[in-house]
Formats: sequence, structure tokens, C-alpha cells
Amino acid sequence: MRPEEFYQALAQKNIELTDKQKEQFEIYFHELVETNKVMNLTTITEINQVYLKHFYDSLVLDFVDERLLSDELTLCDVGSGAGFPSIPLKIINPKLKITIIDSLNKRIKFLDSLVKKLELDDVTLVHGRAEEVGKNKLYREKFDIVTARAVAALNVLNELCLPFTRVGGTFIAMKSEKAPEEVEQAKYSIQVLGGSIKDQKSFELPNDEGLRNFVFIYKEKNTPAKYPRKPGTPSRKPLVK
Ligand SMILES: C[S@@+](CC[C@H](N)C(=O)[O-])C[C@H]1O[C@@H](n2cnc3c(N)ncnc32)[C@H](O)[C@@H]1O
Repeated sequence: MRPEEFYQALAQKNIELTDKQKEQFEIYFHELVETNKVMNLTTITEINQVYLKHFYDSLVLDFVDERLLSDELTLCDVGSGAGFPSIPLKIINPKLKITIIDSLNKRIKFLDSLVKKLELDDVTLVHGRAEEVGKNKLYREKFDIVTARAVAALNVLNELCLPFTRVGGTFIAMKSEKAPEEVEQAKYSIQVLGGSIKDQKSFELPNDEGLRNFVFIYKEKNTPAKYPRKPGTPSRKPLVK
């Protein structure tokens, strides 16, 4: 997807990028590939692939949850890596207040420099494991929306992400083809952590690049204080009945 095709694809969804937003994506691309020469951020570096598999793919979330396009929401992106999906979402909707959590400090440092170059405000960067940050009162059950793309299987992700979601908020897991199996294995953890499945939506990426599945988990009640468990435990011993 060339940059021009990216702009057109968004225009078809009634998102007309301003010159400033186009320039922000150009700067993002440049910073991503330049920094990637000295630090492992992504395996995707070819321009058309970055625009499709990182930028467009992140924004598919906008199409499936239109509140992200215009509302003043608080959003927490768990395991954001080089900023996906939250930085593209923030470029499109500057009103979002985003918090990014990642356990690799070099990625947080990259994002710190990127956020300054893109002149984004209301972006909080937190270096730490979700299992620990999720216990901190500053962040626990504070967010309208929590996102995670390519971080862990859903039964693990629930324990990393639902503690950040406020009661009445939504955790959106961005998944590929395997979502239905993962949902089946994650039902128990969703219930234990205070959530319920609200919706599931699929979206076909252009150019036959595959299916994206979004699982919307509504936060019905508080997550019990003992979750998340210690770092590493959610992935070693996922919550099962
Ligand atoms: C495969 S990358 C995906 C990055 C990004 N979401 C994307 O879609 O390109 C997974 C990221 O999650 C982070 N991560 C994994 N487990 C984590 C945890 N328990 N707490 C915080 N970050 C975590 C890793 O450091 C890494 O940056």
C-alpha cells in the first residue's frame, strides 16, 4: 500500500488526512526505519509494507470502533512495541489521551523521541511489565479503552489488560485468524477478571493480506486485587478452569 493508497483508503472511510497528519506518518516511517538500523523494532521496513501492516492495520481499529476517531477517550496500549496501534490512532484523533506500557526500555526511549518529533501531547510512556504496572493505582482500572496487538494469546492478554480497563470500559484484542480458538480458551479468564465478551468483528486487510479479528471485552465489574499475578505467571500458567 503506497502512501497515496493509504490516504485514499482512509478517505473511503471518511477520514481525510490533513497535510500535517500525512507529514506525521512520513516522519513516523522515517524514524521507524532509521532507528531500526541500530535497534530491533520491527521486521517490516519496506515503505508499502509499513503503511499497510503497521499504519493501516492499526487504524482498522478506528473503523470497527468509531468512537476512536473523534471522542476524547483515555486509551492504554499494552505491549505497544514501536507504537502500534496507539500512535497511528493518536495521529488520527489528537483528542485521545494515550498511555503506552512496554517492558522493553529501548522501545520506550524510541517512543519518547518519536512523540517529540511528531509533536503529540497527552501521551504517557511507562516502562514496565503489565503485571506490575497493572497493580499501580495510577493506572489500575483507569482507561476507557485498552488495546493490545501481537502481544500474547487471549487467555494471557486478559490478565495483562483487563486490570487497566475501567468498569464500563472496553478491552479490544487485535487478533489474526486464530481468534475463535483463542476466545474459546479465554472464556474462563474473562469471567474471573470481571469482563464479558461484548462483540467480535472481522476485517479483511487489502491486497489479500489476511483477516483481522477484534474481540471486544466489556469490563463489567472490578478485577479481583490478586490479578495480575507476578510477572511471567500469566503466560506460564494461563487462567483455566
Ligand atoms: C511482538 S511486539 C508487538 C508490538 C506492537 N503491539 C505491534 O503490534 O507491533 C510485543 C511487545 O509487547 C511487549 N511486552 C510483552 N510482554 C509484556 C508485558 N508483560 N508487559 C509489558 N510489555 C510486554 C514487548 O516488549 C514487545 O514490545
